[in-house]
Amino acid sequence: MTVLESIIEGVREDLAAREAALPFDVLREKATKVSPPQDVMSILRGPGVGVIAEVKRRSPSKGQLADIPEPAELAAQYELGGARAISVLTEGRRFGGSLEDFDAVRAAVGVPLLRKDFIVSPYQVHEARLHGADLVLLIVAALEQNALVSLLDRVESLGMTALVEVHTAEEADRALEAGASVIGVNARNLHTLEVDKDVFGRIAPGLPFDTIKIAESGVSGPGDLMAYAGAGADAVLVGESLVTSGDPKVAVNKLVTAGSHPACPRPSR
Ligand SMILES: O=P(O)(O)OC[C@@H](O)[C@@H](O)c1c[nH]c2ccccc12
Repeated sequence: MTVLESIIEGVREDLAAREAALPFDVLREKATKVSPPQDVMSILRGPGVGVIAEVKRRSPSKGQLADIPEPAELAAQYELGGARAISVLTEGRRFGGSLEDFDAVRAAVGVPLLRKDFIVSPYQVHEARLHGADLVLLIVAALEQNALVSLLDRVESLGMTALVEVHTAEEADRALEAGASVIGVNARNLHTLEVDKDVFGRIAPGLPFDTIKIAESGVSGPGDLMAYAGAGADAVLVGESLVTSGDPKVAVNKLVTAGSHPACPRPSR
């Protein structure tokens, strides 16, 4: 079993427990009462290269990254530093995240929120909406094509935006075929957990010009952001270097400043 498969196995078990506690129909109905999602596409198309800052406690490759006693406080610092959106891991077993973390962050900030999890069921999509998500991650490597298509449609039918994550050109083709408008290229291979920062530069130029392109993983400072910008990134998604920085507001702001600097390559749309 690959790492990804074993993560998904745990996700399915946890999901079954939540479904037993709150039936799908009830969840779905409750989610319709939540205030509508933001127009993430136009926010991501904002000037310069945006920063999506992630609340990430641990990872399968590195173990514990940071304590994060108050995810709301961390997220507030990200927002003050100029993050364009915030990503919150909600997977518990490998990443130490939770929907409680998501709720705490939702209550603390106004920027769009991404539910970062391994989404395999419509239940999780409505659940994301119930908790106030604007964006939902869909990982191509984790989904059969028909599941990808139907989850993407469901995310969009609820007014949210899907960030469709790919790692190879083949996965990018599947994402486009499914109708993705926002594609994230993850430098970390979820099967081997290895990071290759050149993956973005190999895949992004082949994507249609109007696709919003997000470079995920491996950003340790402004230099990495500039390199991803040069390869066509609209935004970068950053976790580890921010949660370990000691001053997340300053760390985000350094990236935001680089992304809006005149010398930074502009997204080409
Ligand atoms: O911590 P980093 O290297 O800055 O990476 C952030 C983000 O890209 C990473 O957490 C991530 C990207 N795709 C994922 C899918 C599931 C879990 C986590 C991820």
